[in-house]
Amino acid sequence: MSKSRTSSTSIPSTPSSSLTKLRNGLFTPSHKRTPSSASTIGTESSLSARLSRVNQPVILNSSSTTSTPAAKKYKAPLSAEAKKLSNSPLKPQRSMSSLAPIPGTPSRDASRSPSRPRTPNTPRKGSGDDLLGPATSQMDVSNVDPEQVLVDSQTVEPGDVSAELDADDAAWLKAQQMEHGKDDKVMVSIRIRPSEYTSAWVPHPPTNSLKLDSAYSRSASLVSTSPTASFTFDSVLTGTPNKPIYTTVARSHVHAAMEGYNAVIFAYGQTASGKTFTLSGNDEEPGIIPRSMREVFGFIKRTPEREYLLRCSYLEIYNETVFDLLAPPMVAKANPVQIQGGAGGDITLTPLREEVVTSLKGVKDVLKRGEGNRRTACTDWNERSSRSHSVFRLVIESRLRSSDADREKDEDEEDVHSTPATSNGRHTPGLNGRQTPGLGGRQTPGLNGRQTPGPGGARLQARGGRSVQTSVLSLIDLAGSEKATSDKERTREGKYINTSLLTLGTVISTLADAASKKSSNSQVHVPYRNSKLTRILQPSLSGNARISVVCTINPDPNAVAESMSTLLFAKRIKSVQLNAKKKEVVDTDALIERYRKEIEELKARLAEREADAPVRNRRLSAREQIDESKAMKDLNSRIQQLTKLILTSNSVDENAKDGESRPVSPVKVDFDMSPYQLQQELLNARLQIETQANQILSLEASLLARPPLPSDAPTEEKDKLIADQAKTIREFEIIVRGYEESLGEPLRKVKEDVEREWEIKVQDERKKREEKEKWAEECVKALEKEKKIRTTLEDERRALAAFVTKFDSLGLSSVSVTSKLKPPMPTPGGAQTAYQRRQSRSSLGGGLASNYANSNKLPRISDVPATPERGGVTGEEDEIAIDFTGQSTATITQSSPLRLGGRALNQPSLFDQDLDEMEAVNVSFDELNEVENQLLDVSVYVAPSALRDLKEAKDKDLKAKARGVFGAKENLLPARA
Ligand SMILES: Nc1ncnc2c1ncn2[C@@H]1O[C@H](COP(=O)(O)OP(=O)(O)OP(=O)(O)O)[C@@H](O)[C@H]1O
Repeated sequence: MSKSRTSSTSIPSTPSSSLTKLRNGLFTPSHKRTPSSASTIGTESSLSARLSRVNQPVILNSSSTTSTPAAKKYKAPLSAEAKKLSNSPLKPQRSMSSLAPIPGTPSRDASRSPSRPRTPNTPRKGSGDDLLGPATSQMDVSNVDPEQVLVDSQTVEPGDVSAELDADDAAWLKAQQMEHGKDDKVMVSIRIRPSEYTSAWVPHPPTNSLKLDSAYSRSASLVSTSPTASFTFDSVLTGTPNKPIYTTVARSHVHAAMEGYNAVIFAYGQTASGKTFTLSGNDEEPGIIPRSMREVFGFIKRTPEREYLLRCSYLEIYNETVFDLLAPPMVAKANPVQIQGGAGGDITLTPLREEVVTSLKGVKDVLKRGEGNRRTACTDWNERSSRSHSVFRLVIESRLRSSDADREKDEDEEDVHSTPATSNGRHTPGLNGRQTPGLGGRQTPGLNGRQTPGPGGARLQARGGRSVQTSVLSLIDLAGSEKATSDKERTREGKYINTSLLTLGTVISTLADAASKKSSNSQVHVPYRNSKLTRILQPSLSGNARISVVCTINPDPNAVAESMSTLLFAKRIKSVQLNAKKKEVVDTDALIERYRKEIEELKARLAEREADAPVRNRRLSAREQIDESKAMKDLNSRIQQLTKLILTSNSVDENAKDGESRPVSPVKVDFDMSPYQLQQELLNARLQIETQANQILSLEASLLARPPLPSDAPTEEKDKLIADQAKTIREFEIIVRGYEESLGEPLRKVKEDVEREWEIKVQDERKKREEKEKWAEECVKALEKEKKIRTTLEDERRALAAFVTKFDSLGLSSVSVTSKLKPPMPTPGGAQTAYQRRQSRSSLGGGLASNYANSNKLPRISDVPATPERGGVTGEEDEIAIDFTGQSTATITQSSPLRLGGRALNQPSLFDQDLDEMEAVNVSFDELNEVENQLLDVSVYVAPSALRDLKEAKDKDLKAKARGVFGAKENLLPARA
């Protein structure tokens, strides 16, 4: 049953002339176009969000016949909200004027082969839906049948093809064609922005080198040890035209992407050095992105033997959060994109919209919408500075075009074997009613709970033995490194930008070091996870992509240091090793079918031989019998091998439920899956084994239930039965071995891997716990120590307080203390009076003062033998010098370090602090006279000889009182630990 293809005549198209008119306006990045819309998410964006809601979604269905549902949908009357919005003054002016519908546009498909009609995609201008603005290009890819949105040489519009393909281009293409994928190094180019001031750099394009003008070497010496050394790269470019930049830097990579290699082109450089100008350009000078897209369609036009499925996504990394630039801004803000996977394999970005594009116009719409949502702001250096890193991705899937006859066969098969339409309206064609897997992508939950396509989105199926090539072209505009600005918000953004660029630098250095040591990337730890930018770039930087980097330089002398560090980055990234490989997926259904046919043939041959065997064997020599048995064995092992291949493919396919696809044959376990997912896999596989084991048991039971032959049955019948049974046994053996080899081994591997992974995790956790316990113990110890010190200090404080109280009660507090704690109170004329009084008293002699004044010897506590039972001040190191030699003042000076009770007090302690501050205690003789007796008695502890001299003369009660004060342990000796 043949199914007629949809006709696109119902979808009005725009002639290429109007497209040309539109082009200029559309390729200028809107985020850099209008200075007044500098805010992060502008009016236009929120408008497109509303509009996109109005126009959600464009449904495309493979079951469409003459007029597609999509086409019908385009013609459907506008909803009230849409009408309101289309009349709204908020509507972007551009859409109203330049995108005005052109009535009566003839269908371009009239000239096209009826077998390959224009596939429905984005609504054409003039359809009435133009009024809905840029959001109309949005496509819900989960509802798209990939077969309906393929692009090939016939569907490419003439206006979409690069008009620049002249003789030189053709020669260039020929020269390049041999090189794709061969280059294992990053292509690094330098672009020096034109400047109205003197340039600090001297470029030499013929040798692809540049060097710093020696006059500015001082500025660069902070960054480089040899600032005037010459740098050589793949190319050094100057000037404003973007075409030579595209040809030199990007073109070969775009071609590589079209031929199946992943390719990444990114711009790196200081802020305002020209990254966005290089990638996006402007109306007059379109940059790498628009030129690449044009090249893509040009390539398709020149490759009539292949058909392509193109999907775009656009994201930005702003303040270390990934946002989908194609989602309505509010939705994107509420659902930041998560990065999953990455351990050596591909990463998955969810939820991220992928929009199928079938024309250059479709790409432009996507670009415009994404750029409108990008965050830019005015900074001290750039009026419209990108505040985020942006990544535009084009996923290119292609396969050989089938002939019309093949296609009809495919469609017939699809009709016969197709499963009922899935919830999203898609039919997944398969062989024998089986659901065929996609190309390895997993459906991931998307926005609003809908299932949006995972990393793959709508996927091209490998069919009729035709394999599918998949590659991704990533075009990245990094935010520029910058110094702190006066604006708080800009400074915060700048910090995130600088940190991620720093991580990129570290990752590149690590990879470059690994390359120089010839160690593989898996042997070294590369800190990809330290920033979102490096996480997203991980699959490419790990080697599986061709990379081209344009390092942009601002030639101004005041940017020399930044330019130098850009060049050093360029130098490092040049040595990173790459090894890009094509990704091709074969048609598993076709393979399985081939295996099945071969098995049938082999089994028939085997059965024939087995049937003849009893008769024939009797006629054969021993040698021939051995040969015969060897031939049978060979047949059996081939059957076994093929069965194993089918089992493997089936087990992979049958596990794919609800569109979930699995890796294609041979069995490949995705070790990036979480342990939970792995366990689920294990469980599923176990269930499958159990089911199969039950089948084997029931087969065995039916075998046993067979009626045995009577003993007198003819030999031929017995031989036949034996042959049958031998055959059945062999089949069982094949099945069992097949299961064992195809499922047992992978299962064991999965188990081992899960166990290994968990063992490492458990060990890590254990180690962490031990470290934490150790740390906690140390904390407890430190706390106890602190507690002891506190107690000691508290005791000291109490002792001191008691001492002071008693000191006061003895009337000793009248001693004037000159210290920071107790500053002397000046009395008018007091100094002179005191001096005279002291003079007259000292002349009387007497007391300890005069003794020591005469002997000029200081009584030292250290002279006193230690008398701990009296609780005195003890210890060899005790050094309190009491200077009684002063004429007017007796000074008790503390010579350091002061020790009380043998305890060093030069460590911080309250007691110590107090005493430290008491640098000198001046005791006037006036007061000394009043307490002379006490002091002299005190001196018993200070100078025994003095005590001997004076003890007879002193009042015993007073002496006892003084001893009570100074002899009490708590007064002089703080409690010792
Ligand atoms: N090669 C060039 N020829 C002419 N003008 C240029 C060139 N390169 C950059 N410019 C101009 O310099 C200004 C800053 O360039 P651009 O915005 O591309 O810098 P950037 O590196 O992207 O900055 P940021 O990182 O802050 O976004 C723009 O006005 C741009 O038009």
